[in-house]
Amino acid sequence: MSKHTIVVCDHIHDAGLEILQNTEDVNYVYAADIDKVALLDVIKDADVAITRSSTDVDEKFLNAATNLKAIIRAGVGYDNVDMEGCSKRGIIAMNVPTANTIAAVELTMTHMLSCMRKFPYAHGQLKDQRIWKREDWYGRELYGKKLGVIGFGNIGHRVALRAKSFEMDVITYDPYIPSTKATDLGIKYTTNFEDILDCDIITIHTPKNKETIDMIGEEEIAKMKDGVVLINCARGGLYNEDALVNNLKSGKIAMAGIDVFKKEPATDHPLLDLPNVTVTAHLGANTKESQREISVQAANNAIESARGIAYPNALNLPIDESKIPSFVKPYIELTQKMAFLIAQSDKTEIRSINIAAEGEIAEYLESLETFATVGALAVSTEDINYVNANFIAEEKGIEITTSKFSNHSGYQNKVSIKFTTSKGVQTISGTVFNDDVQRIVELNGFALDIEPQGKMLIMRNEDVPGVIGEVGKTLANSNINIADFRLSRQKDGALAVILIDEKASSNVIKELENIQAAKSVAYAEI
Ligand SMILES: NC(=O)c1ccc[n+]([C@@H]2O[C@H](COP(=O)([O-])OP(=O)(O)OC[C@H]3O[C@@H](n4cnc5c(N)ncnc54)[C@H](O)[C@@H]3O)[C@@H](O)[C@H]2O)c1
Ligand SMILES: O=C(O)[C@H](O)COP(=O)(O)O
Repeated sequence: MSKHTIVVCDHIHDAGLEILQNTEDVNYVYAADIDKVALLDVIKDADVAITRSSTDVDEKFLNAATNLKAIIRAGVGYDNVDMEGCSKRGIIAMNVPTANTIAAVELTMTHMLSCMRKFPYAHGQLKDQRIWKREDWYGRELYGKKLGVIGFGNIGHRVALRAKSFEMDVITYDPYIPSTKATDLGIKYTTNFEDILDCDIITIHTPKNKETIDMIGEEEIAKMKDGVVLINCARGGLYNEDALVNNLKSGKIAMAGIDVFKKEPATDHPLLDLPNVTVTAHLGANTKESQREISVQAANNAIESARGIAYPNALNLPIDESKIPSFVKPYIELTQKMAFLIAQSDKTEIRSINIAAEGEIAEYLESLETFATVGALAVSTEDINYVNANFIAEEKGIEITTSKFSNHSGYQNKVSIKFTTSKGVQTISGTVFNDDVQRIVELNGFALDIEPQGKMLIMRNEDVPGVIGEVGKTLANSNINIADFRLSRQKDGALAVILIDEKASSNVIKELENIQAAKSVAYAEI
């Protein structure tokens, strides 16, 4: 079995490391404890790398990583990843966007409360100096204060909601969302940045990019209220650091709560010398809950991308993700998985692929086409990715077409794929329920309801008594446990999708094929 090398460049939770360690086709390399120069030597063998903000994925890193197909940023911010460099080399970059949201939200609230009550200083006076001087610690309350939230995404909107429960007057500035996203939650919305500068407390939750670096500088601070409190648990440099230091020194800014610095590690930063800051060492994502979840997601995504099955939360696709509404994302993932499943179950030369869509999803056929092509070719082609998929399909002479149907099947949105191979025609359709529940609803004309995940046997058989028992016996003889058995019937026979806990060997498949009522048996794994 050829193994995929996955290099873990930064500390991640053991739960993800265990997944990598226990995956048969993964050669897992732990490189979190070596220095970043030594890492350049280790990274040359990596098919996939997992990083956090402590590893810069820059020109040096990418030049050394000559095998790299995918990189997983085990967190949200990817400002330390040279995205253009990745795209040029055909490397897919992915992040894990929501697993640390709550951790960052709660650290933001911690800084906000700590700043208002000068908590670390009061704590230090009693604990370290053993001084009981209550008159030194008249703090301020969140209640009734005006909070400005810059950036109303995953973290910003949750901070706003929590601030409302403290009965704060909350207003947000985020020109990239519909105002109703805020107003529906009872939060004021503005497109006038000056409204934010007029707040008692300001917290920022935007990505770091050309537009947001130094978003708050001397000029903006000058317009703020005297005694304003500033919080930054997003990225260092969104508030100009020199301006921050100057205005904390003058007292214009009463307190600042800072988790992130322009240059990290920041053990010698002038902010650390000031008496009116609360600081943490980029701990926004550091809760056990969030690190466990990130690590598990990063490990699973690394394995899927190493195998070429899927690239969840890819950031540098040939399609502009920012123009894709969030409801489309599970459909493109589902489309790739469905194509991957059919290509495995047929295992023969593909002649053409048609991708058809109905409902609003039909507006995104071009993206669905790319993902279906990756899924279809991942079974037979090494190094297939979103950047080269269409080119490789053309080289192999596979005709790829798309069609749109007006809504007629009863599903709000549905994607169907038709494969024509040297063996015949195969079809598969899927939909997404409740925003993110992916389901295969049709396979070769049989109605089904199955999750596109796991090890599965796909069996066509005559619809006669005793088949389920014989299948169960055959699998039990090989010590294979059945996790789920889905049967679909029609006049001319039945189709079963059997989810199993163990991989089915070619011998097991032959034994199943020998069952008298069996017409065909295929094994696939997603
Ligand atoms: N301290 C930590 O450890 C930690 C942990 C997680 C996330 N983060 C950082 O927090 C930030 C927010 O993360 P998120 O998960 O909420 O991201 P997100 O993508 O869900 O939200 C970002 C929001 O910022 C808005 N935005 C973009 N440009 C803007 C601009 N110029 N003005 C106003 N709004 C703008 C976007 O429209 C979006 O709604 C990121 O910088 C992320 O890297 C830090
Ligand atoms: O962007 C993020 O997810 C946070 O800043 C966390 O970064 P980290 O993984 O280096 O803790």
